[in-house]
Amino acid sequence: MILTVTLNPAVDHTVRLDESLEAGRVQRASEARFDAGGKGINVAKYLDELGAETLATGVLGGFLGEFVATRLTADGIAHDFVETDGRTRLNTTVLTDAEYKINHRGPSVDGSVVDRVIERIERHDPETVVVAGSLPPSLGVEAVDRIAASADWETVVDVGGEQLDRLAGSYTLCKPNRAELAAATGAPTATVEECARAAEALRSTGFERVVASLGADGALVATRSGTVHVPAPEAEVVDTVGAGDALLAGVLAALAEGKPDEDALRDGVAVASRVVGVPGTTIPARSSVGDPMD
Ligand SMILES: O=P(O)(O)OC[C@@]1(O)O[C@H](CO)[C@@H](O)[C@@H]1O
Repeated sequence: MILTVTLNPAVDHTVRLDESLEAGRVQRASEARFDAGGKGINVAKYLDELGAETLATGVLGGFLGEFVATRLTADGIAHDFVETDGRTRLNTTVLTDAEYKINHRGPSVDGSVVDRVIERIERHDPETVVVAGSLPPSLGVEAVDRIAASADWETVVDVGGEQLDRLAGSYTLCKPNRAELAAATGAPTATVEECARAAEALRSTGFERVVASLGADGALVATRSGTVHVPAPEAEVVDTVGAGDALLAGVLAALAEGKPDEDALRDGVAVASRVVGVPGTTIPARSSVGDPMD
């Protein structure tokens, strides 16, 4: 089972404006939606859709935390969160002529919460643990290292780029985006070739594989045997929120089925290209033949 840990979840509020943003006047949204979000939660949602056994844990609090739990239950996503006093955040995406994303930093949580999260993980005895998303302001990367070192599960990590090079644990996979790859390595990432070099440099610092999401340029995977790039197919983009999480879910579901890295990356890119075509972190309807979501 692949268990996801979201230490700083969110309710994702996505609003659409049929005009440009303007200062000094009230503008009315033409559409709005609320989704249970945060990177680990999204990964669990997409894994579930892909038919992989999964469960979401992490930290929830307040009325927004209740919304997340209720929504996951309604969507049939298995979850087991630690409850805290700090209120789960509300992150906003505004879709106009461009995409604007405003994320709260999230509530501070007590360091002992990490022990409670580890207890929850142990309860479900996963093969793989995915720690994804920003950390609450009060926690450092040692919290992720503690989770990774608590048992013999494989740990996958998707935290901020500037935190990746501070991790000291053992990780089977990390998933930076282009900006995070640059932040983690200090290397140029303007071209796919530069990203490939940066991903290899990051991998050689101690990750078994690095899966880098490159937006419209697709994604690449760096392993000990080399680096493979998979371009993104042409896609109608509604918004990009959750695309990296969809990529990761596609890759992990394929690896769990025993597929090789290159095929897993192809599946991940296919899933991500579906997710950019729907608003928020909606799970796209199954349709096209050969799609790993079918
Ligand atoms: O602030 P973080 O934790 O880095 O990112 C949180 C977030 O932007 O990531 C998800 C999309 O990947 C959204 O569901 C959520 O709002």
